[in-house]
Amino acid sequence: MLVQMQPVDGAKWRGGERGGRKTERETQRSCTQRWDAVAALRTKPAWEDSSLSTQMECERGIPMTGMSDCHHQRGTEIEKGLLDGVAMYAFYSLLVYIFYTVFKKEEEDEALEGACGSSANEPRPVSMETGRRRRDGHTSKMGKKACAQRGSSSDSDEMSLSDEGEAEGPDIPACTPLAAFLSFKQEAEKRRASQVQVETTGKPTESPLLAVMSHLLTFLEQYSHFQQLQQQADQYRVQLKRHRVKHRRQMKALRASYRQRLRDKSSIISSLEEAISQQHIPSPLSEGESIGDAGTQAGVHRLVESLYGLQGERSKLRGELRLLHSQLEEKDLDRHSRIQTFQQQIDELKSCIEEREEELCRLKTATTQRSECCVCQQNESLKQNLSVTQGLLQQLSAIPSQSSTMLIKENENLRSRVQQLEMSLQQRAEQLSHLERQSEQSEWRRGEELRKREDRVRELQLELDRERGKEPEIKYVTQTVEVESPATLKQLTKARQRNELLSDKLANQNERCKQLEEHIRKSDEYSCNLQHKIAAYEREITKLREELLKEIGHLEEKKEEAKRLTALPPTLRSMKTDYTSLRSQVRNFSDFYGAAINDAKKQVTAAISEMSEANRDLLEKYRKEVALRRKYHEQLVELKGNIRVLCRVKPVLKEDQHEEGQSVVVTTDPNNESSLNVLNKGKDRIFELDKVFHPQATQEEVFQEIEPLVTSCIDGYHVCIFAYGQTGSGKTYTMEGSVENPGINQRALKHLFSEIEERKDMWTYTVTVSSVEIYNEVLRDLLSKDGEKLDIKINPDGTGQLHVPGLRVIEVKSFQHIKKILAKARRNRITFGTQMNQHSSRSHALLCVTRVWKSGAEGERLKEAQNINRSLLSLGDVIQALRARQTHIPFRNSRLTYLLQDSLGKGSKTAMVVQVSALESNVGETLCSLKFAQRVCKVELGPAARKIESGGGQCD
Ligand SMILES: Nc1ncnc2c1ncn2[C@@H]1O[C@H](COP(=O)(O)OP(=O)(O)OP(=O)(O)O)[C@@H](O)[C@H]1O
Repeated sequence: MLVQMQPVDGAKWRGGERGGRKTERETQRSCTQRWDAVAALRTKPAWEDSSLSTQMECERGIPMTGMSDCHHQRGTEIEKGLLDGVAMYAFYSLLVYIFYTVFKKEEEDEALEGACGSSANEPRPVSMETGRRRRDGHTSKMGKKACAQRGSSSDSDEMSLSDEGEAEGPDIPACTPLAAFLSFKQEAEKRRASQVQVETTGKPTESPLLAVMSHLLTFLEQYSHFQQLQQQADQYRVQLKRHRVKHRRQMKALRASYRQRLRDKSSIISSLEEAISQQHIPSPLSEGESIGDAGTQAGVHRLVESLYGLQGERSKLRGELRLLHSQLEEKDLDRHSRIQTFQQQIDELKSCIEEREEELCRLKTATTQRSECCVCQQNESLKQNLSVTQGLLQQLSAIPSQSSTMLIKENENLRSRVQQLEMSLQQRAEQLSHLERQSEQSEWRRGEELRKREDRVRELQLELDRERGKEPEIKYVTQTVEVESPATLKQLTKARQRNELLSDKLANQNERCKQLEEHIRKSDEYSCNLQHKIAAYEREITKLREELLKEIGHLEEKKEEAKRLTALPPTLRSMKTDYTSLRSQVRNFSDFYGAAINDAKKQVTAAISEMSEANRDLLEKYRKEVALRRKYHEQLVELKGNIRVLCRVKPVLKEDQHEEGQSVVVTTDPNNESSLNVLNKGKDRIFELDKVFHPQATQEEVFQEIEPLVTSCIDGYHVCIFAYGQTGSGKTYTMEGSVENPGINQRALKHLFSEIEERKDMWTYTVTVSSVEIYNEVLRDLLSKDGEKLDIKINPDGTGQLHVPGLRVIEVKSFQHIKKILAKARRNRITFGTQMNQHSSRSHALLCVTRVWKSGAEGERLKEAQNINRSLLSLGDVIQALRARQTHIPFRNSRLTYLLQDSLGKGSKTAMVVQVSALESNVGETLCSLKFAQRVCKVELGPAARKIESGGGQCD
């Protein structure tokens, strides 16, 4: 079995110069962004259970008659081996798998997008040429999609397969972040358009989230407004408290000062009354003196003597009396003027008091009228507000679709009315404070006037006291003159008369004083009355203030009630706010959404640019990593050898034990996984290979050895895997396996597609499959319906490439697709039964040749065996030429080697699985196979030479 993986490019299938191909391929690979993989397959005709997709037809050769002359002439070691195994090769067959990978620049693909036309999936002549044509026809995903739409008939094979239920439809494009963003954008634009439509039609569709948000916003707004109102009410209450406390203090101070003044006035009045009573009491001193004068008339002489003295004294007294008179007159005048002045002052005070009373009355009436008027006005305004609010609420409940502007205006009107109410309350508070100040000023003025009046009363009292202290001297002089002489008596009489006059005047004055005192008392009484009135006014003011405060409280309650009324009913209120907020949201949503979309666009653009930058960095790193990995992998493969020879020993099965010679002669060393021992004619022969699988080795263990080569295929290397061995030795089992336990091919293809899936973000792979059969040196296309014959030719384009005109190449999308395509190839396969293996293919019929040799086969089957054997001989020639580093490699000696020349050239990576039987009856074939394998180990395909040396003398 051979699996070949190579890029289908200009260098593919080129039979001449091969040294430059790798350079060209690497150049293409370094600049490629897309990979196409083409699997050109030859199917082995034993796929009863096969899910295999890329199995190549195998060839069996019987070298005993078909060996070419050149092989004899060269006499090389391999020829000897082949000659030694002439009979052995009659039992051998070969399974060939070929995989190709194609490197292609995406830019070129895009540039050539228009050229894809109908050639994208048309049957192509041959894999190599098709690879070139496909390179011309490779497109990006979009381009391919467009091409597929343009040329639906181009994929005739796949369509035919689809008709047969074997092909699959195109894959759905992967969802990328950009696609997600675009879809999101489209969806957002649709929503926006629908919202705009909704806004224009005026039928908003309420989103639950929006409703909840609007409720929350409304609630927060109401709560903040409520808090502001509460703060304002608290401030009002604090101000009112301060005003009340201040007013109480002032009232207390005024009352205390009034009481003190009353006490002062009463004390003054009592002192005045005492002074007046003292004036009414007759002087005891003057009465005693008159009694003393009458008793002493006998001593007239002494009196006459003293009369002169008295006369002198009288003149003096006259003078003094004149002075006194003048003084009295002056005092009278002065008193009179003072009395007049005092009277005027009293009149003025009265007029002032009357004015104050009038002012108080006016203020009282004004205050009463204002408060009543304000209260009435505010009541009226509140009633109007209430009625308006109720009307609005009714309108709202009745007309929910009223325009938002009207509702907003009404809401603003309500707020302005509430503010007006607050303003009116503030004005009333200011008026109250102004009235309080006016009352305080009037009280202060009245107190000042009372204080002046009291001062005046005290001054008058002092004057009266002084005048009273001077009167006794005047009386004493008058009596003395009356006793001395008639003239004197006359004078005394006159003086007495005068004295009487003066007394009368004094009495008059006293009377006048009494009157004044009466006036003062009356004025005091009046002032008391005034004070009482003031107190009554104050009480009335207090009462009015209390009423005012009550009214204010009542107004506040009404205000609160109005607020509650504006907030009631809550459902209508909430509906109104919801409606308003929704309208505003709907109105602002387009702008908001547009802004948000713009922001999102910017963010997405920035994120995309960042991601693009990061992706570029990651891509660069990934490329470096891939290059490094490829380099290391290449080094690893080269270290292991570009040709790895694996040997698998078939376990002894029950069906193998029915004949003689079933003893086991092939054993493996559990301590050395590269050693194999064969017991032949009593002699042990040890073979050293790269890897020896013991009979119990699992399919997975075998694949693990092959897996690095599959990875190399993904990385663009030519990889050739083939199974070689005696018929019935397990080649099909190793390469294909069973449904339950698949072999290398299925595992490799799964690994291939998993690697492609992993790298899909970085690379775009296109996998194509072709299937050919080489039967009797004739190429047949197993994917064509009629199995038309094909030929290998040099490409006429001058590139020296090989191509198979007419070979169908079908693009596959998945592993299942490959299975379906190759199922078709399997049906087109030519199969014949064999005697040795009922499940064997036509190639297995070579075993029948062996039987022919044993049973006398002839004719067509003998020719068939000869051709197949010739292919194997050619393969041996090629291997030997490569090993000898010959300049000429005879690839063209057979169709098989001709097709495989790229896979066996320099730089290619090849794995050969040698299948051997452990039974003694097959020891000859086993030895021959192992000898061939050990020779292959020495072949160098590339710069890294195989280092494993075969055991000495093991190869004939
Ligand atoms: N490792 C193994 N474990 C179990 N069964 C095996 C193993 N190898 C081979 N067999 C069985 O041996 C039989 C022959 O194997 P297979 O058909 O793979 O041989 P072959 O080399 O492909 O023969 P041919 O060349 O004639 O096609 C099959 O029934 C297969 O299941």
